[in-house]
Amino acid sequence: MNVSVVGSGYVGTSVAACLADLGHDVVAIDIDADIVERINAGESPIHEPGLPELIEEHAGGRLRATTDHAALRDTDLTFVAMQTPSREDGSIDLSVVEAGMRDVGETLAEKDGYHLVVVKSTVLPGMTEERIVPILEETSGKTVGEDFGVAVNPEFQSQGTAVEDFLNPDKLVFGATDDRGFGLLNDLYDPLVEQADAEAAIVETGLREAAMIKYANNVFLAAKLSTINEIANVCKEYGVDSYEVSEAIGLDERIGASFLRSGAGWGGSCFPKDTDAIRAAAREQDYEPALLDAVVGVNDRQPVRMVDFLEKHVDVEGKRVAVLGLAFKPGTDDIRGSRSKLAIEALEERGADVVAFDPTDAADAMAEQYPDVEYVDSAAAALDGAHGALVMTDWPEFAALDPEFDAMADPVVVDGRRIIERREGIVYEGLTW
Ligand SMILES: NC(=O)C1=CN([C@@H]2O[C@H](COP(=O)(O)OP(=O)(O)OC[C@H]3O[C@@H](n4cnc5c(N)ncnc54)[C@H](O)[C@@H]3O)[C@@H](O)[C@H]2O)C=CC1
Ligand SMILES: O=C(O)[C@H]1O[C@H](OP(=O)(O)OP(=O)(O)OC[C@H]2O[C@@H](n3ccc(=O)[nH]c3=O)[C@H](O)[C@@H]2O)[C@H](O)[C@@H](O)[C@@H]1O
Repeated sequence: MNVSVVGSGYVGTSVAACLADLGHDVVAIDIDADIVERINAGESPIHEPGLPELIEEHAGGRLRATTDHAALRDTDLTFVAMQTPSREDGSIDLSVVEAGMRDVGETLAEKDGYHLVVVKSTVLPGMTEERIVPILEETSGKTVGEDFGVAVNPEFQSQGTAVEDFLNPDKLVFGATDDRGFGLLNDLYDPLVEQADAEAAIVETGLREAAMIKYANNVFLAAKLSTINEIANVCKEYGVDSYEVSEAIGLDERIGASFLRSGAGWGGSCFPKDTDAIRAAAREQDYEPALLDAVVGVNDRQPVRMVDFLEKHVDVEGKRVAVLGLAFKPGTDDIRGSRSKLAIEALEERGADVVAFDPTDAADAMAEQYPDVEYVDSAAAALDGAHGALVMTDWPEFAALDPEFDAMADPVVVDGRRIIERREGIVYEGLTW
């Protein structure tokens, strides 16, 4: 099939490259000329394992990129993968998607025949029907359900495993305005269903339900993590090893073993944003989301607890303190929602001189928000002369650190990810026991 993807960021680029790999002809459309140039040159615009290989293989063949929305006219369906960030009050900001939909609608005005617009961006229930469809109808002069269809097909991939997740989903969720829409989505994903390692469930549902499934999925996982973090905090007070507790409760199939690693908390581009969006949306409907407020409260306290534990051993004022890890998790250079930000803020508030390292180029983006931090090019350089270290991201190379700790002025290590080996010569503070 001929597919266009509007918005070639983390989701759009991996969706475009994977669909090309499944045999579709794909055009990625982005307003960022640099992204377009890189894809056409066969390079990945983002740090994502497996993606460079796919782009290198398909660029110039089944995958191309452009800044010109007119390219979508030659395709059967268009994915919408633009960003849906949070506003200051946590509510969802749909303005980028709305502006993009005008470009899409104006282009569709010139197209003959049915076209399907598939919303992959995470949007609240109702937004597709009430805000996206009217823009498309107005700018294209066409009628939804007749001249064109609209679908909601949320994405559940995680950063760092996006390619693997896209190609091996546990479920495909389709909401659509009409049968042709459902038909096109089934055809599109057919090669994926055929080649996936395990059978993916196909959930055909309404537009509103499809949108809510995405939020429920993320918010449930965030709540699971805050629950295990709170349990771990209590475990630490009792001297109980919370990882042994997690392992045992994970054996109960009703709980499940995944997403039970307690520590510095959950970050990323979506858990914080989606949890905030659903809390704000609930309040708008006069519903107080008490549990979800607590889920966020527990999460935001974890990095501050780490600084508190460090201060049990060292007064950080005027002292050099190392922050190891800036990306919100290993395998990505993304700092959105990173717990390191809250740790840096807490350290700076208490007068520490922060020195930070991440194995990716995450420091470039971090430096824009935290210019007073010293960014160095190795963990050893960060630890050298430091009066304490906070381990914020579970990069494997941090787990391998050992003699580097001996160069610290005060070898106090607060391990937010349970990856550092306790040993003599290190004052170890875990979050989990
Ligand atoms: N990052 C992730 O792993 C996941 C993200 N999502 C959702 O997918 C959506 C996209 O997220 P990301 O890929 O992380 O965002 P992103 O910010 O990385 O990418 C968005 C892209 O859209 C482009 N864009 C903006 N306006 C445009 C326009 N008018 N025409 C063409 N391109 C335009 C931007 O230049 C940017 O490259 C969000 O709603 C997010 O919640 C869902 C699942 C996973
Ligand atoms: O909507 C999205 O953007 C995506 O959000 C998450 O994916 P992602 O943010 O890439 O990362 P996760 O692997 O879920 O990790 C999120 C955060 O939780 C933390 N985490 C995860 C697992 C765990 O056991 N403990 C833990 O602290 C990670 O360190 C990270 O900060 C979801 O897992 C995806 O299904 C979803 O598509």
